[in-house]
Amino acid sequence: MTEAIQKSLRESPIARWTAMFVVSMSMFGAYYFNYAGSSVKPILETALGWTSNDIGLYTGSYGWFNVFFLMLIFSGIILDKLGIRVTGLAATAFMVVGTALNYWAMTSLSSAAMITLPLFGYIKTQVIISCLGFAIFGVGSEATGITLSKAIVKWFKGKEMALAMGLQMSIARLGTALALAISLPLAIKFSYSTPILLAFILMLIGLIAFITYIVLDKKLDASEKNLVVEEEEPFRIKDIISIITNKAFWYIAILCVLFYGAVFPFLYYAPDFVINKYHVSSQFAGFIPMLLPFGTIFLTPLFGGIYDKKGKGATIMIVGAILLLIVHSFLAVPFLNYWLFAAVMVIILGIAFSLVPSAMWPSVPKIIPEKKLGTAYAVIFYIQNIGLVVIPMLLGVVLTASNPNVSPNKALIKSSIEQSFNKVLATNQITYKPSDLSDAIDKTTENVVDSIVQTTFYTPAPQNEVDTAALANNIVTNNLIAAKQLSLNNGSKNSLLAMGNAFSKATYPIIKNEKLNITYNYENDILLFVLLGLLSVVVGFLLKLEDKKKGYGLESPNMK
Ligand SMILES: NCCCC[C@H](NC(=O)[C@@H](N)CCCCN)C(=O)O
Repeated sequence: MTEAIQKSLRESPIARWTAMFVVSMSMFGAYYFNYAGSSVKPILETALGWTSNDIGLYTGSYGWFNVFFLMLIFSGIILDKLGIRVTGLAATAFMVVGTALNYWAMTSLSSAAMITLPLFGYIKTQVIISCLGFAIFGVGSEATGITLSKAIVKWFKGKEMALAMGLQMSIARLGTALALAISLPLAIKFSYSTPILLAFILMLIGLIAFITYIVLDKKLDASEKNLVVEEEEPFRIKDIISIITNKAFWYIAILCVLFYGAVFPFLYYAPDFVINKYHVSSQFAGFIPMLLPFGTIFLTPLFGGIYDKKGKGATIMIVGAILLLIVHSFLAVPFLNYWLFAAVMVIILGIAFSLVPSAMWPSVPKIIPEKKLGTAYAVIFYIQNIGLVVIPMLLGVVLTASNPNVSPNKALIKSSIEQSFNKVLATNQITYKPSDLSDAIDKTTENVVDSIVQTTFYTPAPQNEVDTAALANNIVTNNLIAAKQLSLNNGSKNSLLAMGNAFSKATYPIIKNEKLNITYNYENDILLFVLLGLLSVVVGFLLKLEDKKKGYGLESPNMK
């Protein structure tokens, strides 16, 4: 037997780093597409007439199948049962199909066609099919995430595992950076659909990259065929019990949801927060939160490398959680309101967002055996996904409750919409069912109010309240024009809802031009982040104690 056959391919640095780069390419496209849609929000509103409700539904659809149909958990079980190759191929193919469906819906379906569906009510066909595409993409994206983690453990166990995971996250975050940097300019220069077309091309590249990875993975298995390797029992469904009864596993899962819940949703609110508290002009507000993902591209692998060589995984997570707590606590101090201070805080948050992930993900294989890793990562991602749905909703509720005076005057808007409807119906002598009319008015009011709230997140000016009366006046005048263009010829429920839709579409440019003067007070939302930070620190210490008790080796180096 020759030396070459006896050596595992893992022993070759060139082979394992090539495997890492190739497999990470599929995540690059996934992170790009994840952020491309929300970056082109203003273009979708004007080009397709999507309302803020539509865009909110679309962004949230990423997790539909993963959370409500437990697809993430199934992906983890499939990964442990069928292996990296089959799962990764299916996952990257799901991303291609989902992105293609999304692109097709946005470019080929009419933005005026509507459909009534259980749960959703009356909704644009284009929006619901785009959501379906994005939800299928979401299944593929999260499944690819867990597959990549298991692939990296397979190649890098006992070697530079945290550095490899850190680099994999950096490559993914480069995708986020690309989306933030180019999707809006691309949409403005070419078309609203160009960033989605680019996403589709990146998904195809990701699929090809994964097929290339399969070749390397087969070579790795072949190289280990004649080696004496510890044979593991195959994964069985009952193995899930041993995962969910492991205390340290739960500490990592809880730390994950608390920590990511204090970072991702903060980034969502950050542009408006820096406008309101630090008086940054709306033109530059996006730049401060942008400092965070860019910093993590360099720092995550750096901290991963430190974990590999020096260990201290639990300590790294605790330091990251403490930094998170410090940043949110300082952001909560009312008199510290200089923009430079906010920028420095976001940079420190970027350090925290590099420390915790660089140690958290490579720590899972120290607690859970390799054959159960797919399911373990899937359960952590699942809990994290639930948190990323619930926490922003909670923040929205707290924000609205803490700012009762700056919410748009819903009653006034509703009455102006009522007037518009009545004028159009009377002028055209259309008969209708009163309950259908009141449903259409309610739905339209909801859309308009939501547009106002969402728009003020992006274009507020300091200090005064919304001039709702002027806005309401404008709505009546302009909606009449919109209704005339609609050639409304019957009073069916669908046609009343279509008229409402045209109303909200016509209202959008008015809202944009109104220069709504709103100041939101984010104090209570930031306190919620402080609480998440505090709980993260506590859970970090509990994890360290549990590691000491059970000897998982989180504080030991990864490299043997
Ligand atoms: N080796 C594990 C890498 C996980 C990286 C981690 N990703 C997630 O947590 C995903 N569930 C993505 C969630 C994003 C949803 N918009 C990360 O730090 O990005």
